[in-house]
Amino acid sequence: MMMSFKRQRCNFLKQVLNCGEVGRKFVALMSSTLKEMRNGGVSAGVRDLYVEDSSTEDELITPGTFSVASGCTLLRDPRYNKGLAFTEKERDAHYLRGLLPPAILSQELQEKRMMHNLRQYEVPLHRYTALMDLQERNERLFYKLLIDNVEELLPIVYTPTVGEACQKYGSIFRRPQGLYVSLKDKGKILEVLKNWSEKNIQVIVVTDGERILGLGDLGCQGMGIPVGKLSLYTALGGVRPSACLPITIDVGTNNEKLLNDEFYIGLRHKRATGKEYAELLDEFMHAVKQNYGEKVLIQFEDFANHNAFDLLEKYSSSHLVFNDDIQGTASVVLAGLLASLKLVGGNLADHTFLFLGAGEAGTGIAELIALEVSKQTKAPLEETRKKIWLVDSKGLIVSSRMESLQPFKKPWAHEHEPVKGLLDAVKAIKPTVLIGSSGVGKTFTKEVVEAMSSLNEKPLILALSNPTSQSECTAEEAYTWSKGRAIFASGSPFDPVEFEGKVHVPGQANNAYIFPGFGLGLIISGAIRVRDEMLLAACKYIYIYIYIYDNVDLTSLCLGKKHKNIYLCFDAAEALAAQVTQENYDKGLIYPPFTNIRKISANIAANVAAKAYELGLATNLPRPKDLVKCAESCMYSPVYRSYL
Ligand SMILES: O=C([O-])CC(=O)C(=O)O
Ligand SMILES: [Mg+2]
Repeated sequence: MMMSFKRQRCNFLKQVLNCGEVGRKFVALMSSTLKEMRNGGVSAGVRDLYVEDSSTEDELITPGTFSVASGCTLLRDPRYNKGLAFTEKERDAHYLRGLLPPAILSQELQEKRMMHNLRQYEVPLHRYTALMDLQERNERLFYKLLIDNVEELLPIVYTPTVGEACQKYGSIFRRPQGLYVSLKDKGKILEVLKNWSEKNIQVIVVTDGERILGLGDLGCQGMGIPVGKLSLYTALGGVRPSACLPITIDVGTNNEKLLNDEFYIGLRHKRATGKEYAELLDEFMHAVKQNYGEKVLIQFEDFANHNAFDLLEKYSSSHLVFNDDIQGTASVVLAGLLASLKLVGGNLADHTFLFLGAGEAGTGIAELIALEVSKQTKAPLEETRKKIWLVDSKGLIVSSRMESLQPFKKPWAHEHEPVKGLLDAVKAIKPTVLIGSSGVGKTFTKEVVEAMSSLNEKPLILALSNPTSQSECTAEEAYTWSKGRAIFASGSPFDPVEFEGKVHVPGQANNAYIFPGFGLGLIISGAIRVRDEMLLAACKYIYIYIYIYDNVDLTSLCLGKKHKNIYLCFDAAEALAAQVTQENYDKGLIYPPFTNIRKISANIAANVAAKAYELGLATNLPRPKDLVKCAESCMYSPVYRSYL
């Protein structure tokens, strides 16, 4: 082994420490033994390091060993492999001679070549598989690509292509990614978690695959979603890849097509429900806490409504949980709404909201808006909810339907006569803002958009359902049918649209703006619970950023000496709004481009962490003085390390 002894010892200690409590005890034992030896011999007899003395003769003992990856093992380890970027010295030191062709490429050149290759693929799914292969081959290069080309690659690793990948996950399956917990593992989930080689997990994204984007029940094949979300945690939020754990819980699927698909990778039976489901989830939640401690963030993703609300409520007092579809989407939409006021006028309280879809996203957004208006106007929440209306598959949610409504819909059942379809609801409620969150595509018809345009000079239309195929309408439809007057944003990306000589740029109202920075904030503060105030802190940051991202140094603005909390920051941003270029607003853009997302994430993280400290929920003490700097310094960088 040619690696220096100092480095070997350092790596060894890291590996041992990664083994949790046992590792730490081992190191403590070793160092006290070494100390004793240095002080003139072993004092109280030789320690039984490998438990040899206390075991019987026929028990197998494996002495502690460690190895430093080299040769083929190193090339096959995606975390450390650099491919052709290994230098001459590294090739000598790590037994790589002959295993690589002679050329040495810089990481930049590797990146250029990969991007060139990716662009040759016309089918987005081919780009997806090429990127997943890269992630499994050379992790740092994968993240470098994603960070440097975020606008171009987000639609591949994330919505819309990830949706298609999940639909075809069985066919395109190569090396497994993430951890699968299935009904077969009941009673043994802790053991399953222990099979995952990384021990210091900070974020888990978990799905049960029942409502993957707007595509419905994809069972075990939903794994693409936690994998994709966590790659954004790293690329956009700077959380180390080794600290991220994607999990899919397989309780079966009700998707007949998948049940009959010979390539399906999951359990081939209908979904478990009721007690059986609840018990499995409960075992899972306890095993996670037992294995990774109190500070691991569990992000629930794409669960069906009937479980999502219950899980969030059940575990929010005992675990650090966050539902991206309820809370993440709500934050990003509220941020966009606040920003759009600059274009449509008035205060949030002056607007009337109509939702198509009363599930996780719809009711989550509605509640956050009501909360914000209540904070702004000091009116009680019950009052502020009254200007928010929701339509579900049975029509407008009104008080005469109260008896039959699911609990999470009840707060939105206002006094009104029954109304069946969306178009009639638009005519009856006269909303200024129309939000689609039902997961059903093409529901904002020409008539609906025209009705919104006849009621409003600048109708605000948000088509949030994902992927693109489920979008309530396209950007082009929104601009054309409103004769260029709509302010439009969507969950999945759309290209800019030219209408009558003017270019309109649709924003992407997607929770990807929020969750990576939000999670980072929880991590740096060591938060142990999530509170609504933290979400408001995150979403207001986005709004502020939209106002000022072109020309103001956020670090000094947001957490400088004078502006310690987000509300002051909010005021400061409003004061600055007058100085901001109108260029982006002129294009109708109500979200910042993703290009600046790491800076945004660091600032979101700082705001969230600040709230966690303020609420007494942070455990990383003392509180760092400069939280933005702290967040930035914690962020993972994908640049290659030198292995000498
Ligand atoms: O994944 C996305 O693009 C947004 C999201 O959470 C969903 O649609 O469920
Ligand atoms: Mg989701």
